[in-house]
Amino acid sequence: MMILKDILYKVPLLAVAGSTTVSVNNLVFDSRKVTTKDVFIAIKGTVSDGHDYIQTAIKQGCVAVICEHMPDTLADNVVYVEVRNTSSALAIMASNFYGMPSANLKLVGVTGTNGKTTIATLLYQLFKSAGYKVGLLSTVKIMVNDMEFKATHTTPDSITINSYLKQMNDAGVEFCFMEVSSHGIHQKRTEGLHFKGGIFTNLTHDHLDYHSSFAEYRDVKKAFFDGLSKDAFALVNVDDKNGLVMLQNSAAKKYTYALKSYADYKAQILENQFTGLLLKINDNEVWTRLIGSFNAYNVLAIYATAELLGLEKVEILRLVSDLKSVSGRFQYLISESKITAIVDYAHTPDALKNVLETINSIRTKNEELITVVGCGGDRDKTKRPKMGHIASALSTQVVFTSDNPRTENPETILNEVEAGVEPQNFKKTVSIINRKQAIKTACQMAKPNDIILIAGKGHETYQEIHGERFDFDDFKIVQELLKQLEK
Ligand SMILES: CC(=O)N[C@H]1[C@@H](OP(=O)(O)OP(=O)(O)OC[C@H]2O[C@@H](n3ccc(=O)[nH]c3=O)[C@H](O)[C@@H]2O)O[C@H](CO)[C@@H](O)[C@@H]1O[C@H](C)C(=O)N[C@@H](C)C(=O)N[C@H](CCC(=O)O)C(=O)O
Ligand SMILES: Nc1ncnc2c1ncn2[C@@H]1O[C@H](COP(=O)(O)OP(=O)(O)OP(=O)(O)O)[C@@H](O)[C@H]1O
Ligand SMILES: N[C@H](CCC[C@H](N)C(=O)O)C(=O)O
Ligand SMILES: [Mg+2]
Repeated sequence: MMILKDILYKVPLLAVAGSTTVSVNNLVFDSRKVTTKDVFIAIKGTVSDGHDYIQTAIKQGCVAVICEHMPDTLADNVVYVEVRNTSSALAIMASNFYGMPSANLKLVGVTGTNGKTTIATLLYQLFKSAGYKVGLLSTVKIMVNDMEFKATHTTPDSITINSYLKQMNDAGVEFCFMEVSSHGIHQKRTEGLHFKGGIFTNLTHDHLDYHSSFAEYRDVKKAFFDGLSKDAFALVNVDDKNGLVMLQNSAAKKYTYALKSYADYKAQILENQFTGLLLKINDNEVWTRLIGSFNAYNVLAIYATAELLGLEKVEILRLVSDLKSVSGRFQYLISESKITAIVDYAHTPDALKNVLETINSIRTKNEELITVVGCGGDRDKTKRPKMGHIASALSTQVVFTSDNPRTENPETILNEVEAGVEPQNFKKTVSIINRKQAIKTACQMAKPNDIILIAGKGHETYQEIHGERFDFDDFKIVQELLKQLEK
């Protein structure tokens, strides 16, 4: 039990009806989950408006309501608090409720279109190897040092974030690395958190279904850096044209990294092979098992962050050469007949282009590249023809298939992907709705030394069709199919 007044510490209040000295149980923003003595926070969402559920929440026993406008009639024995933005208020309240856990550890946020999971996960790995207790909030999983939890979002809601940070405090965690998605920033899920640092990876096409324009998408990312304090560091990739934009209004200490441009942290790719990368980072050579030039950026960001957080250069170089790839990110196997199968989470045009270019820069002419790819339903439709174009232009053969159709018709999605294929590439492509069948077809097409890329779903262990989730794991499936076919 806590006193409402204490939970409202530092929340700008517009009006209060009733006494805020009331004792409350929990913070809840979904009326369906309210129980006795809870505080209900009414949030305007993308589908419905929490303000319409205030009465339901009261019927379920809530004793306080946080809202953006007072209801016409007020119930007795309920405290009403009006604020300008309930999502912001929720984030500050969640931090207060759990005892400001982000201030008790060094929290670093990673934002950008691609590379967030890779960087956050590898920083977690690196600091663990250095002997620290570490936390991770990522698309793939949540880690409280060695304890693993399931992740539902890239950046969960602010109550979930703060409750995990509190668990990290209790477990003695010193560093936490978290992904900060544009949805997360826009919905204020990360407001009120004490960040020690922020990393910007890159900004390319994604989520233009949610954000009204690319400029808005950029400004949302920038808002994260605007919010950093002067005690934090902001580390940005300045090979991306929006890198410096992120720093414009930030009070944080500013650092840059790049392969091509002038920067505080510079890297050069000396060797790029299927077994890894040989890099030169600020005059030191380091070998990493991570594959593809885009991973040179990720490794450089990791190196810089570790240094900014106080680790010794020599130790960082040693730890970097020990990093293992992240599940579903360029995860590969080589079958008995020497077919290479790669599973990668590339689900944006830019990520797909990077992965295909990486494979093309490493493979020889006789080794064909067969790509299996599709696009998710209920998500940005404008990326579909772009991904169709990229896949067909940069592969020897393509099998278009379903990703997670969610509530959309899979065939319609496939048609939109196919629409981006240029006439001269038509003959390279086939479309098979069933993803397992599509992967099987790619396996049958492949000859020894060929490469199969299965893109879009990476670590996901399900496929969502007509709103229902079925078990599905690209890596396991291709592994089994190749084994069966090679029997
Ligand atoms: C589009 C989107 O981001 N939606 C998120 C949002 O839900 P919403 O705005 O649609 O909520 P709503 O249904 O309109 O309801 C509004 C409010 O009324 C409440 N309500 C609703 C019904 C009711 O009976 N009673 C009630 O109180 C709801 O609890 C909510 O507080 O707020 C919810 C609570 O935080 C999120 O769970 C939900 O994530 C959905 C599931 C989602 O799929 N989000 C994805 C797109 C997302 O956030 N992805 C990013 C990563 C993207 C990337 O970079 O790749 C992420 O960080 O995971
Ligand atoms: N620095 C990078 N630049 C461009 N592409 C990258 C980079 N790092 C990874 N990728 C590509 O993007 C895909 C997704 O990488 P990752 O999961 O690390 O990104 P993310 O930002 O966490 O994505 P999400 O928004 O879905 O959580 C990878 O599978 C790879 O193909
Ligand atoms: N975080 C991303 C993941 C997309 C993954 C892809 N497999 C899909 O389902 O579209 C999103 O929710 O847009
Ligand atoms: Mg991620």
